[in-house]
Amino acid sequence: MASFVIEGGHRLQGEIHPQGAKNEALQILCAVLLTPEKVTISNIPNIIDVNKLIFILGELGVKVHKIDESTYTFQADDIDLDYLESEKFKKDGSSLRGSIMIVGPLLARFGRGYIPRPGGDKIGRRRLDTHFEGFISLGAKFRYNKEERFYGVEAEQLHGTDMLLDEASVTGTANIIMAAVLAKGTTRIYNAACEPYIQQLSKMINSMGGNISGVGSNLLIIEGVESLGGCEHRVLPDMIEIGSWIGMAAMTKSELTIKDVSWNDLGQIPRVFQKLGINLERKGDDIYIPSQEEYEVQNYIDGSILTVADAPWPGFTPDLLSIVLVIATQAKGSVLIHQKMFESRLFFVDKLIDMGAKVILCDPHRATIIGLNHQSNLKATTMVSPDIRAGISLLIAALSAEGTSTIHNIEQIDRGYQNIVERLQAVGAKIKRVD
Ligand SMILES: CC(=O)N[C@H]1[C@@H](OP(=O)(O)OP(=O)(O)OC[C@H]2O[C@@H](n3ccc(=O)[nH]c3=O)[C@H](O)[C@@H]2O)O[C@H](CO)[C@@H](O)[C@@H]1O
Ligand SMILES: C=C(OP(=O)(O)O)C(=O)O
Repeated sequence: MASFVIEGGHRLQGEIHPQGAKNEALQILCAVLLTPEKVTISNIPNIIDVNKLIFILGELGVKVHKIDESTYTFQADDIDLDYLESEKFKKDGSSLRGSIMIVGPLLARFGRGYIPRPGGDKIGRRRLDTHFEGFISLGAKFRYNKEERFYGVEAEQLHGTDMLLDEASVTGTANIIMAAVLAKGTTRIYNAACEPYIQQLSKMINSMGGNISGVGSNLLIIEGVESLGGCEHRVLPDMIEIGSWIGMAAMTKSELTIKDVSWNDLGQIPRVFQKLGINLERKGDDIYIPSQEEYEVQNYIDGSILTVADAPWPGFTPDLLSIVLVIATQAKGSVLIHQKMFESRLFFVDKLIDMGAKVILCDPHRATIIGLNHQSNLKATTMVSPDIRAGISLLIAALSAEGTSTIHNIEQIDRGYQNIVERLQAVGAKIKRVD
């Protein structure tokens, strides 16, 4: 288990280039299974989860070629479906969340898709009902092996239909889209997730010859097509990483420019940080954050305390709440963080409390933060990264703290942040990796 050793209390300065988006890349990579033709994808982040999925595609028989650091071609013209029933796949497939999205395209193109219970962050219940209810509506037969926790869907031919999703699940919507594009007839998905990564997937499929309309809304209309062809696709910058860099700048009083952020795809993200009092300026497609000695939380118009809560897009993403929480510990003022989607994502606040933060964990979903306004610094400590976003939040806390902190289990951070040590060092952070 590797660790980070961080000497806190240093200001950072410079430019950061965000990596390609983890959660978009996971969808897009699964979509290469929809066609026997060549698909070229650029801006793929070099992170553990994405590399695991590329590995699984390779095991499935997809021809994978790396063109440069972040560009690959994929060709799924000779798929080995036996791999899906192997013991090896049970292990490989269960090691990340994104692998669940191979099921939709495999079902659509080859009539069957299997998956072990997928991994990903242990942040509360993460059910898959939406995915399988969608496949069943399209005419698939579903089976579940409880002992092995192995899911399967089969259908000779999928048929388009109208469906109302029980929740706007992100990976669920992506999976159902990828099944419906090769179904016979029209599918209408109501209560679809509509975040930019789903929009990107839809645009990619349309460029492969698919016919998806309503892109960006929660009603997607998909006219099934016989087959899809190759395409070229570029992954958006990672909005969660961008939010993480904003948080890091504020907590360490640093001046940072985050380059080429694709501002129009950031939704509520800049506004939420601005409500915390963080100055950020849009400069072209960059975000400029000046060094700030303090940031003051804006209360609501009636004077009541700011609440930052997650909601399906266009609401605020749950993946940035841990980061908002850690920034709030040094704000001027108080904030209520309400994590509605996941019930085990806030427990890491114990560590922040150990470090001197004033936080009341009201229940598993809500925490009240009374900002210290930099009047007292967090104290360095030793901690274990419980999940990817809590991990980066603890890293931000350590960068701002007095003294030297150690974070163990950093594989959790490596799951989603590319070359984090080198990129932090380049802007002046004192951090090293120890194996
Ligand atoms: C690989 C990937 O892309 N992972 C992301 C994806 O996970 P994933 O697709 O697994 O998450 P879902 O969108 O299915 O749901 C996340 C959680 O929110 C709950 N829920 C969802 C929709 C809704 O309307 N109401 C509701 O309460 C679900 O019950 C679940 O507990 O989306 C999550 C929600 O943005 C993100 O945290 C994950 O980083
Ligand atoms: C929860 C996350 O990822 P995953 O769904 O892959 O566990 C995340 O990216 O914050």
